[in-house]
Amino acid sequence: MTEHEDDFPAGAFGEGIDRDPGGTSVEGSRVDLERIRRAVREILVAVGEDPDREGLVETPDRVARMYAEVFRGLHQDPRVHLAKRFTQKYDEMVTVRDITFSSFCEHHLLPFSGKAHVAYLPSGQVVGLSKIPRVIDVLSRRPQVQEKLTEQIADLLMEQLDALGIAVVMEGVHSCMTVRGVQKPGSTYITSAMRGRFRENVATRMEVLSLIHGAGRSM
Ligand SMILES: Nc1nc2c(ncn2[C@@H]2O[C@H](COP(=O)(O)OP(=O)(O)OP(=O)(O)O)[C@@H](O)[C@H]2O)c(=O)[nH]1
Ligand SMILES: [Zn+2]
Repeated sequence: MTEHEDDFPAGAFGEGIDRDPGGTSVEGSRVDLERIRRAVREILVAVGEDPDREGLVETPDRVARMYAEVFRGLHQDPRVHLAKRFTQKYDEMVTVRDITFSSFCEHHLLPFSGKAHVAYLPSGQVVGLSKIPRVIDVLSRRPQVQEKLTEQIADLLMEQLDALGIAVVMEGVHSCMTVRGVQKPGSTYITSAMRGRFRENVATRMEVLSLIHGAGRSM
């Protein structure tokens, strides 16, 4: 049992956790690979394909392994990455910009990906630089909606870091808007979540947004 086990709510951060912080292997995954294989074979038949032809014969298995990989975050606890903190006399803003992420939209199960930018105002403790991207990876590797993902990252960091403020901005390109449906390649979806001082104080919010967007940067 980890020290966090008792903290899990039934909802946003802890659903179906096996507490495997690495969690990249398909072996031992909680995903039901055989069920996905059967379902993919059914889809192939339904669209009019022959699932037994040479090129497709391994496809159900590949897709099953792919889903186990891209949805592994359903079985991981993002809080594990924030357990180790350093006491640091630093009360200025910390910003991590251009963290790449990739996720799957829960509406169409098509990928969306882009960059996340995170800033926080510490209250005496900071986390290792790599931990914020790790948290984003866990929360991204689930069927998601970009707004929900943005808010989950902000809420988790706010709660776990005891921060005075958290700002999260995400820029995503959604395949469901490019390869199908409205077919608008090049459009970027931008979402943000401000917590604490970033929400309360306009000047602080403007400061973080100018840091994130950066002079001369294109969003
Ligand atoms: N707000 C938001 N919408 C999303 C996200 N990912 C996908 N969508 C949208 O979810 C909507 C689902 O709309 P529906 O009308 O139920 O589905 P649809 O008929 O496939 O819609 P079209 O994409 O317009 O063809 C679409 O407008 C998608 O563009 C997201 O992260 N956030
Ligand atoms: Zn979609």
